[in-house]
Formats: sequence, C-alpha cells, structure tokens
Amino acid sequence: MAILDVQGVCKDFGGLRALNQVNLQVREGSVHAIIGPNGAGKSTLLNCFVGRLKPDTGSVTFNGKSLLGINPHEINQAGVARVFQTPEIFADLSLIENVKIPAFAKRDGAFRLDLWSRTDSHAEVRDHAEAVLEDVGLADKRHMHAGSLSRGDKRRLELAMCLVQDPKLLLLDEPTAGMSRADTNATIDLLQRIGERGITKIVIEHDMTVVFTLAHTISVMAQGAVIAEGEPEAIKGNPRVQEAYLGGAHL
Ligand SMILES: Nc1ncnc2c1ncn2[C@@H]1O[C@H](COP(=O)(O)OP(=O)(O)OP(=O)(O)O)[C@@H](O)[C@H]1O
Repeated sequence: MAILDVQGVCKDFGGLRALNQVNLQVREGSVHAIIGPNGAGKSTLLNCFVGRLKPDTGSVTFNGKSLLGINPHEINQAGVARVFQTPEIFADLSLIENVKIPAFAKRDGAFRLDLWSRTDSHAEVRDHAEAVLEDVGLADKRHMHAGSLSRGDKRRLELAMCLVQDPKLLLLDEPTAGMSRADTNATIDLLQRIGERGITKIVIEHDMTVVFTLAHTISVMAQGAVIAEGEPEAIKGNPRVQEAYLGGAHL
C-alpha cells in the first residue's frame, strides 16, 4: 500500500518547469530513493511534500489525506519529518535540549511559552530524548553544545530530532553529503537500524553506495520528470537511466 501518493505534480519557477507531471507511489515501510543529476527537481519535489512549496497542479496524498494547502507544522504533526541538507539545529543549546524541543512540539502541537519550566517535570519526554540520542550514537555527548559537534554528528543530531517525533515518513535530503567514507558507512548502518522500526523513508542521494545499499525502490528524475522507476537491479541496467543520469556511464 502507498503511504505517499503523488499524482501529476507540476511546478514552474518563472519560465522554468522544475517539475513536470511527476507521479510517485511510496510503499509503506520501504526505502524509496530519488536520484538524478543536479537540477533534476529532487529537492523541489521534497519541498512539495513538506509544505515549503505548493505545486501548480497535481496532488500529494499522505496516508489517504491531502498534504496540499496545510502548513508545514501540520504536515509534521501528521507524521512527516525531514532531515535537511544543512542541519537545522539549535547551536547554542545542548544535544538533549535540541532533541526535547521537537519532542514537546510533537506532544503539545506547537511551542509553548512554558516549555522550559515543564521540561524537568516530564521525565517521559527526557527519557525518550535520551533513548533516541543513544540510538544515533550521541548519548555520551548529550550535554555538549550542538554547535561544537562535527558535521557528521550534527546530521546525526538532526536525525535524532526527527526520530523523537516518531514519524511515519522520514524524508532525507542527501543524508551523507560532505561526509567522509567512514561517516557515510556509519550513516548507512544507522539508517539500516532505524529501518527495522518500519519507518518509511524517502532518500535523495548522490552517493550510489548509499542508494544501492538502502533502497528497495529507486525513482530516477531528469529535467523535472521521473524517467524510470524500479528495483535497484533493474535501474542499474536501464540504458535510459545510464544516458540521462551519467551521460552513458555505468552506475
Ligand atoms: N526557488 C527557486 N526559484 C527558481 N528556480 C528554482 C528554485 N528552486 C529550484 N529552482 C530550479 O529548479 C530546478 C530544480 O532544482 P532542484 O533543486 O529541485 O534540483 P535537484 O535535483 O534537487 O538538484 P541538486 O541535486 O543539485 O540538489 C533547477 O533548475 C533549479 O535551479
């Protein structure tokens, strides 16, 4: 069953058609990778899922409910979380505080002025936040300032900030961009581990090792359109993909 169903989505920026009749069905519990050359429209598509952009035409349905016309906060409440290319964290706060904020926002529906005064009295939120930091391998650093973390650890922290909300759908925009091979491999392991929880994931990624290790299904975009979709082995051998994606090189 498709947890996310995208039909006929178009998006223009002035004279540029960034998305051209995009159809996409993401199966519940799967890892669905979206690949394609720079400028293919991948991030624009993701932005249409989280309310940052509104498609000109088409529909985006999550769990049977339209995501169009509702604000990013409500989409998040519905169970869609996103990890950005550049981590969006609170640099001056500790890791545990960073993770508690989305935990409270998820529980209470919005930020509250009495957020901090309530923090210590809500042990279950703290315990959940600590468990998630443990999951992503950051438990030892939980009292450090987030701004002092390495790039790889900042991305792990942002992932923890998403996981603490118990999302149904996790959107990962280039989760290993700029990482060393060792950090990339650690991220693959981590995403495989959280995969066991059954969270559906959409991953935009240029690193083919990450894509072919994690993905159950791959959609290939070029010039705003999905030009191929299928299981990794089928995509690898698809001549149209070779041509459009890498100018004839082999994936
Ligand atoms: N806000 C915007 N205003 C105008 N043009 C935009 C805007 N956002 C994206 N574009 C253009 O839309 C096209 C698709 O961009 P998009 O960022 O979605 O591609 P992408 O596949 O994510 O690329 P990359 O892999 O480099 O991140 C590009 O030509 C880009 O320049």
